[in-house]
Amino acid sequence: MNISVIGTGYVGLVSGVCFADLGHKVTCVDKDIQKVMKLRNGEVPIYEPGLQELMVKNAAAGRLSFTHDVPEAVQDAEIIILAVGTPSLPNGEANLQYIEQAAREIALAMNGYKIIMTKSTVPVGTNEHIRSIIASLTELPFDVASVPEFLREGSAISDTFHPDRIVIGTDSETVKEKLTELHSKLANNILITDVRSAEMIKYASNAFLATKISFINEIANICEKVGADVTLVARGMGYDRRIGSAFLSAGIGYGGSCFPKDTDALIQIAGNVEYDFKLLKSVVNVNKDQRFNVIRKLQEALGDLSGKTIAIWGLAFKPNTDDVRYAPAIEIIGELTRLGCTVKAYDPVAMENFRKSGNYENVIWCDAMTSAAADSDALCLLTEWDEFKKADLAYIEKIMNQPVLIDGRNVFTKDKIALTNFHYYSVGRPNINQVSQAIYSDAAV
Ligand SMILES: NC(=O)C1=CN([C@@H]2O[C@H](COP(=O)(O)OP(=O)(O)OC[C@H]3O[C@@H](n4cnc5c(N)ncnc54)[C@H](O)[C@@H]3O)[C@@H](O)[C@H]2O)C=CC1
Ligand SMILES: O=C(O)[C@H]1O[C@H](OP(=O)(O)OP(=O)(O)OC[C@H]2O[C@@H](n3ccc(=O)[nH]c3=O)[C@H](O)[C@@H]2O)[C@H](O)[C@@H](O)[C@@H]1O
Repeated sequence: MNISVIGTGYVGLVSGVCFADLGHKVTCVDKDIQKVMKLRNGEVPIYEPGLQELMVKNAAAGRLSFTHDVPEAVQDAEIIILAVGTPSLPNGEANLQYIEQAAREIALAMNGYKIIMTKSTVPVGTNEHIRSIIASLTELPFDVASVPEFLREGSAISDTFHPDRIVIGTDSETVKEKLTELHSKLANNILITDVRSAEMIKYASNAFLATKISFINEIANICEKVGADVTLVARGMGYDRRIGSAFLSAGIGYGGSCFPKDTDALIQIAGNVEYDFKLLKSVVNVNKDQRFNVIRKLQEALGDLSGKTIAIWGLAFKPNTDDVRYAPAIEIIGELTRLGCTVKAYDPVAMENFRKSGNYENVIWCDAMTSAAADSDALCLLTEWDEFKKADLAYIEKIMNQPVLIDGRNVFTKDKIALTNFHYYSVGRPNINQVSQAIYSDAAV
């Protein structure tokens, strides 16, 4: 099939590359000309394991091309995938300006029947809105379908080739057949729904996963007070197939380009129909507060943080990505500098994106985890990169001013910590923490 993809962010690029790899002819379109030039040169603008090799291979085979010319891409395609961004507006609602603009551009470029398949995450009713925008600009026939995307950054290729399910929201038999055929090599588990249900499945899925994370984070906070270990609690819960073990890792809360934005948007979607989504509001509030436990633990260990030097390991919102959108590190570093600390920050791949994400004063950007740790009063691990898991803690302890380690992702084992003199704080594992009392007598408890 001939496919064109509008938007070459994570979703557009990964789906375009994967559909090309399945033998389709794919044209990826982006209005950002510099991005298109990079892609044509075989450069991937995001860090995603395996993506570049697959992209270069399919481009060389002539199945994958890049353009900023929407009409050219639309006219050649039977299926047009909409994968533009839907960021948050200040009130939490999804900003549909890119979707609306792309719909207008598609309509004006159409030269015959097209299937417009929306992969962007959009509020319930948006695909009907897209349909009405296009219908107002062309009399040519077309169908609009909602096919939400469930890939995760960092494992996007494998998630795309091996999805748990494909959801196709459509009221058209032709679309049902065409899109089932398109996805048949990827999944046996294809659910056909009406358009509104497909749109809701996406928000409900992300909101549920966010709920699991906030739930386990609250359990972790209680574990710290009652002397239980949240990792064992999560394991014990996860063996119950009704609960499942995924997304029960306690930490510093979820970040990323989707959970924060999609939970806010779902609260707004509910609010627009006068439904107060109390549970999801709590999930969001718990998440916002969870990252500040890192600061509280630092204060417990060091007392007044003013004048202290704090090392940060990990800036990306999760490992295997250079994405820092809504990364917990943004607020943690912001708060530390506000409290008068000097921050020494290091991430294996997200340094550049992070530096561009704000105006950071009193932050020293380090080129290695050891240089960040050197001469610091405490070390905070915020992203569970493999590199940090393998760190030689005995050496790290020696080069620091004071041996304080705040492990925001429960990366280190009791055995590894026992070989050091670190004052170790993790999340919901009080029995592993070596000390719970302050180092200094003036410390706030
Ligand atoms: N990032 C992720 O892992 C996932 C994202 N999603 C959803 O997919 C959508 C896209 O997200 P990302 O891939 O992160 O997007 P992104 O925001 O990183 O990139 C979107 C791209 O679309 C381009 N664009 C905007 N308007 C355009 C137009 N009219 N014509 C051509 N190009 C245009 C922009 O220049 C940009 O390169 C969002 O709705 C998001 O919620 C869904 C699942 C996973
Ligand atoms: O809509 C989206 O964009 C995507 O959002 C998430 O994917 P992603 O944000 O890439 O990454 P996740 O692996 O879900 O992690 C999100 C955040 O939750 C945190 N997390 C995750 C799992 C966990 O147990 N604990 C936890 O704190 C991670 O550290 C990270 O900050 C969903 O997992 C995808 O299914 C969805 O397609």
